Amino acid sequence: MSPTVDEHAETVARLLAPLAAEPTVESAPLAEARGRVTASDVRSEVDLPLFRNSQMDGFAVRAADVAHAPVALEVAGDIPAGHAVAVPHAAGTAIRIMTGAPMPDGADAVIPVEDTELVLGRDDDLRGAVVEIRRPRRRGEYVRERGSDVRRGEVLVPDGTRLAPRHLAALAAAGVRSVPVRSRLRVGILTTGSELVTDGGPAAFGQIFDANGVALAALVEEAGAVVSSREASDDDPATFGRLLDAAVAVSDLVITSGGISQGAYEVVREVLEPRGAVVTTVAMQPGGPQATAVVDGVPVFCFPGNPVSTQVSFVVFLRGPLREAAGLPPVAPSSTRLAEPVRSVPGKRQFLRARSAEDAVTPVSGPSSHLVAAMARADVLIDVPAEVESLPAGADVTVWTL
Ligand SMILES: Nc1nc2c(c(=O)[nH]1)N[C@H]1C(S)=C(S)[C@@H](COP(=O)(O)OP(=O)(O)OC[C@H]3O[C@@H](n4cnc5c(N)ncnc54)[C@H](O)[C@@H]3O)O[C@H]1N2
Ligand code: MOO
Repeated sequence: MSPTVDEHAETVARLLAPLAAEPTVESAPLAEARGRVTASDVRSEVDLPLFRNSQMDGFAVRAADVAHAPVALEVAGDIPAGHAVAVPHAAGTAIRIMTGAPMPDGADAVIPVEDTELVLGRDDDLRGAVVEIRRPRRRGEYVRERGSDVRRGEVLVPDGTRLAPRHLAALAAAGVRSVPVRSRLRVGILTTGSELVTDGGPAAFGQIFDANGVALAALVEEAGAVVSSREASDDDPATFGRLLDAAVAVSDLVITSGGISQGAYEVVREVLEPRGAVVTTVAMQPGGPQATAVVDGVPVFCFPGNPVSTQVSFVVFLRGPLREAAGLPPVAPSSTRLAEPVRSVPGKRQFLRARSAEDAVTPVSGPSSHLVAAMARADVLIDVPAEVESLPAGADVTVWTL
């Protein structure tokens, strides 16, 4: 009996269970932290802004002094950004100030330079200068108060956050140099097939370019794990065995593609079956041929070689457990409607590649699992239950986001 998708998913989860123990924590320098998942709340050790500063290039004043603008004020100083000395502000004067420069003590508003004119003195020589303020401003206008963005002790980035550029900006602004992140599972990737071009050259007749290596690496990283090794093997069992052992030595789990169905030269099957692999055909399309093994204590997941089958296998069987191990939220299936009728193979759960719009999905590919370019147009998989042979337009369906 072919296992169902759910049964095979249980097998995969069981093999991964020992890896899902208490996550270990490491410290990642900010420059290497994008995409990592925080292992605790990161609190700010400073107020942001760090000090009270100007939001505009202009003149720092007291709002009360300019309430009846236009009014002429003596220019009593000049504060460029980066000015290191606190400047006092005297009532009835203006101090030229640049965006980001510390506000002088006593001033409570900034008049943008556009609303002013120097009536005495020059921009490059403010000695004895007088500025005319052309419009009033309320207290606090164009002043950025210390701590108005985040206060010391507040959470900058919560536990379990996948660090995106915006989080890194906040951390850097607060002077954080490294963050506690969860350690990632190390995943070895080993594609197989004597037809694969491995030397970077063009594809001679009968050869193909390796789509699965790069796809699996990207899928692994997107799921919060790290690629520990990536190799392509030909169909020689000795080569595959050597590359597999090397991958196992540096990985928490290994994924292979190809070489597991019924033909001759099924290298993965040939090498792994004697080492206890379970080779099976899951009742699904694409992705039917599957195998699992444990080599030197390391789980090995063998996906079929067709590039659509490899990708679908990852999404259906490994994405969820890997995201969970990484501390990432699950990608939950959602419900929508079919824009057009579909047919499906009886007895197999089918995953059709489709494009989603606001309230419906449209298949963008035939069912064959070599249609790698067509899959690039899809953003979801329509999950058609095994017992269903056809569905009319408008039918409710479950979709998995790619
Ligand atoms: N007699 C049978 N033949 C096949 C069966 C079957 O049940 N009986 N199953 C078919 C199904 S379904 C699939 S899926 C494939 C799975 O085969 P393998 O896992 O052994 O994969 P390969 O034969 O090595 O390759 C299949 C296909 O994919 C291409 N390929 C392989 N690796 C890559 C790669 N890294 N990048 C791009 N493309 C790749 C390969 O050239 C083949 O065209 O078996 C069916 N056959
Ligand atoms: O399982 Mo294969 O993936 O049907 O083409």
